[in-house]
Amino acid sequence: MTSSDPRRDGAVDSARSGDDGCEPAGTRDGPGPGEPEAPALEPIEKVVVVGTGFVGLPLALLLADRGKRVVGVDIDSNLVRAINEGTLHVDEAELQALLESDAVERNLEARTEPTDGDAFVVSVPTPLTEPTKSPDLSALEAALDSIRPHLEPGDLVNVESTVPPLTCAETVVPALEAAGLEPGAEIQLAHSPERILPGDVFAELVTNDRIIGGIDERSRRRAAALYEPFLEGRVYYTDLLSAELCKLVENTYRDVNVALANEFALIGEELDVDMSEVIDLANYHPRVDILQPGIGVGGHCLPIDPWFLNEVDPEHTNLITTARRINDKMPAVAARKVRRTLAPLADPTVVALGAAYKPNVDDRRNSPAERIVADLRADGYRVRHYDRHVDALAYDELRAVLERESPDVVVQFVPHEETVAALAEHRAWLDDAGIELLQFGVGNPIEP
Ligand SMILES: NC(=O)c1ccc[n+]([C@@H]2O[C@H](COP(=O)([O-])OP(=O)(O)OC[C@H]3O[C@@H](n4cnc5c(N)ncnc54)[C@H](O)[C@@H]3O)[C@@H](O)[C@H]2O)c1
Ligand SMILES: CC(=O)N[C@@H]1[C@@H](OP(=O)(O)OP(=O)(O)OC[C@H]2O[C@@H](n3ccc(=O)[nH]c3=O)[C@H](O)[C@@H]2O)O[C@H](CO)[C@@H](O)[C@@H]1O
Repeated sequence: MTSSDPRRDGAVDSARSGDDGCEPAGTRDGPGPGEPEAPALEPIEKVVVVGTGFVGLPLALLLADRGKRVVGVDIDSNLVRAINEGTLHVDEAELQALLESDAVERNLEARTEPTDGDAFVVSVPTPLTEPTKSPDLSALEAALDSIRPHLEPGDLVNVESTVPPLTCAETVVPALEAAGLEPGAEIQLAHSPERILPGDVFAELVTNDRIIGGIDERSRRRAAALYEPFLEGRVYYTDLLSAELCKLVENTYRDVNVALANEFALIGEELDVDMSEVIDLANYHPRVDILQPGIGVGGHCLPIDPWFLNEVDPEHTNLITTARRINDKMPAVAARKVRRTLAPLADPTVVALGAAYKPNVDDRRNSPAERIVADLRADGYRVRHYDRHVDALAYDELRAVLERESPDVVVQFVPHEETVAALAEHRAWLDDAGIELLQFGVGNPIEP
């Protein structure tokens, strides 16, 4: 595709400001020597964040903490009530502290319907339709519909959701035009995909560099101003399509590299070699940095985002879709391993530890551990499932759980720090009680 492609209408070339192509957020007050005076930006006092889930809520909290008036909009009325009544609990201490802070109580209001504002941030889910793996943009479209009556000339619309390439051009621009506002001319449009790492959200939101794609320079600068109250990372400007692609390329890179590690682990299983050790040794090479094999790739991003690239260019995504399939089969590989342990036992009871999609988080979306437990239960095995981080499966003392359940086998699927420590502490007791222990997890995928 060339820059004259009509689908990129409105996009401009990278507008980078510093010598190194980036600029610290909000630190450029005036033009450089010989540069024309940039027109002043309208201040952003009130921000409407549409979708106050994993991505939208932390942004709403940080902006409210820094004195902005923030309206968090979510169709989940229970979530809205919990935010307003201060009863919401989140799994990260810094975010929980913000939730309970006076500034947030003063400045953040949650609602089920949008209202007017200076800037609108869209952070709603963009899942896949199963089994076709095509993007489901219905939440994005509904969110755009819902803000339409509240949009006014001069407002900023900034999409943070991860979206398939060309979504801004083909879905967001028409939605804004339908509101009677020409993106770029009358209303500003930016796409700044969120890249925070679950488990370290607060720190990454503040310190990560931001990619800001905009339909024009003013949109990009205004979006940078939105993040300025808290952002310590640098801002890199680009066009809308490149910002969409950047997010997808990042997650695809990670997914493909986990698949490579998983494929190595499968070779190791075939040869009866501990591939984790081989990978550790290979990583001493100065130009090798292999990721860790695991029981599968879960979460809301890696299992989904590579398919967005496949959607726009199926011909050139062979490696990417093969990697997806390798990662998707890893839970079945782990389940097979558990079955081998259970097969000789008569009517065994299993305690399964870990339901989150990765260590030290409470998120269960696309969790490989849950898939394995479901498979084992479908086989008829009695599996008691626990996870320290997941409210519905939580427990206080691992030892008390084990004494109560009296299992034949304990399987650690997710190496949460506390789980690993507790199992180490009770190892001798497990041995004495004749309880077999299998420990899976990143770095120890196949060979418990
Ligand atoms: N979870 C992550 O690690 C992560 C990280 C970076 C980017 N993203 C991307 O950010 C986007 C949001 O993901 P998330 O993890 O925050 O999802 P989430 O499910 O945690 O939160 C989304 C929220 O949007 C609400 N919602 C749905 N439709 C709505 C509508 N029409 N109006 C208002 N609210 C609506 C839902 O009720 C939910 O509370 C996705 O595109 C995702 O791919 C996610
Ligand atoms: C490029 C990148 O870093 N993107 C991050 C990613 O966040 P994430 O939490 O989804 O990513 P991971 O931590 O990689 O976990 C995913 C799954 O892969 C398994 N895994 C991991 C490493 C490994 O060596 N072996 C494995 O098996 C792990 O157990 C888990 O199931 O997407 C977010 C949303 O877009 C981003 O915002 C965020 O920056």
